[in-house]
This record gives sequence, C-alpha cells and structure tokens, in this order.
Amino acid sequence: MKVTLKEISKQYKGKYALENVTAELENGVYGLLGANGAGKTTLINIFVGILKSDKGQVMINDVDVRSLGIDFLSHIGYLPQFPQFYKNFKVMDFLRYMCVLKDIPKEQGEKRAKELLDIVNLSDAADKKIGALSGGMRQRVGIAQAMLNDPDILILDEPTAGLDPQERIRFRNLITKFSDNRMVLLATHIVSDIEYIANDVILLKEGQLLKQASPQALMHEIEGKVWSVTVAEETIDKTLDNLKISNMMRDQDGIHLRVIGDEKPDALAVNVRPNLEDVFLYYSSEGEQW
Ligand SMILES: Nc1ncnc2c1ncn2[C@@H]1O[C@H](COP(=O)(O)OP(=O)(O)OP(=O)(O)O)[C@@H](O)[C@H]1O
Repeated sequence: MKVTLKEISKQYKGKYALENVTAELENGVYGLLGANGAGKTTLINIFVGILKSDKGQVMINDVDVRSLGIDFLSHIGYLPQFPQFYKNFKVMDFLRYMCVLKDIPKEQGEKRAKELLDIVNLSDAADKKIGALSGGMRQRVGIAQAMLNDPDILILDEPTAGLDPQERIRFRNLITKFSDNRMVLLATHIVSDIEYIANDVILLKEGQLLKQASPQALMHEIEGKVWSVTVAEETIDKTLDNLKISNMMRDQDGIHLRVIGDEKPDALAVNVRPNLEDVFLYYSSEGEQW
C-alpha cells in the first residue's frame, strides 16, 4: 500500500491551514507531529475525505481516491480528534452498530468486536453504557471501533488523549503489532507517543511540511545542537535570557538545563545526544525563546 499526499493546500478565510504539503507513506507507523494549529487535523480530514482540499490530491497506489468513491473507505479505520459517542449505547452494542455502518458481516463483526475489546482491555465494560465510562475508556472504545474493519490504513488523530501512562504503553504496543503490513498515521503533539514506534515522522509547522524522515535521521540532524549545563540558582534568570530550554531540573548542585541551540550556551556546556522532543523544539519553536 502506498499513499501519496500531493501538493495539498487548504485555506480558511484567506489564511493557509495547509500549504502545498506533499508526503509519501507506505506500510509502517507514521507520526504526524506539529504544534497546536500546525494543520494535522486538517490534513487528516482531507486524507479521509471529510474535508475537500483547495488544491492537491490524495492517491492510493497512484490512483486518485476521488475515483475510488466509497470503496476507499473500506481501506480506512479512523479515530477523530473528538469522537462523539451515543452515550446511551452499551459498549458492545456501539461496536455492533459500527459494524453495520462499516458493512461488516454480523458473525465476523461480533468476533472482531470481542477480540478488540479484549485487546483494548475493555471486555469487562462490554455491557456498560458509554456515558458511564471514563475519558480514557471512551478513547479505547474509539480505538477499537477504528480497527473493526481490519483496515489497511489506520488514521488516529490524538489517540492517546485521556489515556494514563500504562494505557499509553499498551496503546503503543498495540499499534506496533497492528502495523505489520499496514499503514498507521498517528497525529499528535505528544512526542513520546511516536518517539519509539514511528518509522517516519512528518513534521508540520504552520501548515507547511518541515520534514519527513525517520526519528533517527531527525535526531542525527541536530547532533551538536543540544547542550547540558548546570547553573547556580542566583544566575538562572540571567542565563535563561535568549535560551531555548527543553528541560530544567533542580537539585543540590544547582539547576540542570537542557538547552537547544546552534551556539554553545555557556563555557561549561557539553553536548548531549538529541531526542525527538529536542527535534520538535528545535524546529517548532524557532524564534521563540524563554
Ligand atoms: N473550520 C475552520 N475554520 C477556520 N479556521 C480553521 C478551521 N479549522 C482549522 N482552522 C485553522 O487551521 C489551522 C490548522 O488547524 P488544525 O486543527 O488542522 O491544526 P492541528 O495541528 O490539528 O491543531 P491541534 O493540535 O490543536 O488539533 C489553525 O490555524 C486553525 O485555527
């Protein structure tokens, strides 16, 4: 499976939400990373056909999805950023209902729904009303419904919102297992959601594609630009001027800073190995400083 997002543009009130975005996706996990308002949801909505682009094409295996019509949807599993559920539905009944909408044969749907409830750790909640679930449990119902039709392409917009740390780990493992021979596109501004599982990161900034590369390649690109330095409590306000700080930690030796920048921030600063959060900060916050 190959998807090409080709020269996609979308404007709202004369302002670009996406400008000429081109990306190629094959099987594997893709992290769509960007700050709030970068254009992630707009790109996903265009991808799944909820929104029309002003310009550009979405192609599957070099065929424009517009010519595939509704057949295109059978390839897709989709979790929106703010899924709306019928609160009076019981969990299992909701999944049955989604099976009907997705045209999944009854027996097959029943089996798959039960399997997925087990996978997302909700078997015990099958007969609970969705309205009575916690936010994280609801999110897991959303993840399960996106996988019901065993899609070739799974698209998840901020899927870990509301999940606790243990659920996030389960979720990441689930995505890795699921991505064998499939494509997963996962939009997030939470770097740790994708740092260890994405084969490729698509970095959006203010509607433009900034980078598409593996996390390793992105981290490699900013080697020599991430610094560690410890400063005294008294000098911290002065030190923070004009620095981009990715982390601060205080202990008895002073304040340990992780600094992003092309220049060595202090005579005593030493280079440290970049992580994906440093990459995000390096590109997303260029020009913004403490
Ligand atoms: N329906 C709309 N009308 C007007 N402007 C919109 C609309 N939808 C999105 N925008 C604007 O388009 C830009 C991109 O928004 P989008 O929701 O795609 O970003 P995002 O990266 O998904 O952000 P977030 O992480 O906050 O969900 C933003 O400036 C947003 O304000």
